[in-house]
Amino acid sequence: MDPELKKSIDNLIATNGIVVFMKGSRQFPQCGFSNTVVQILNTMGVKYETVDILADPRLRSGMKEYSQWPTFPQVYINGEFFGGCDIMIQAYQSGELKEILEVALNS
Ligand SMILES: N[C@@H](CCC(=O)N[C@@H](CS)C(=O)NCC(=O)O)C(=O)O
Repeated sequence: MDPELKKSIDNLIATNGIVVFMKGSRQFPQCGFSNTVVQILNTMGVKYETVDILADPRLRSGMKEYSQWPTFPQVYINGEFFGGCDIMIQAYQSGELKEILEVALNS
């Protein structure tokens, strides 16, 4: 992939504890899956950044390659790919997400 694009993605992930690559913004999610992830993170009361991949077609295709994940949302926690909507729902319901966020945000 384009090295400049990779560098800017690396930077976004490295400088934000939680970053969600999604369709739309946290105020105006443009897809139900992205909206669900925003609602979960809002419920958890954590600080997070969102990136609207619909605003940049290069980022939309680039993120699929970067994460080796074909869909959005894509959630990164402490520099690592965590998952999409289904994984976030599962982790939220099981309590795993709470544990991960506590560890991640206190480290
Ligand atoms: N099962 C997925 C649902 C997400 C999904 O299917 N997203 C689709 C529709 S919004 C998507 O991103 N498709 C690729 C694209 O639009 O570029 C998850 O757990 O995140």
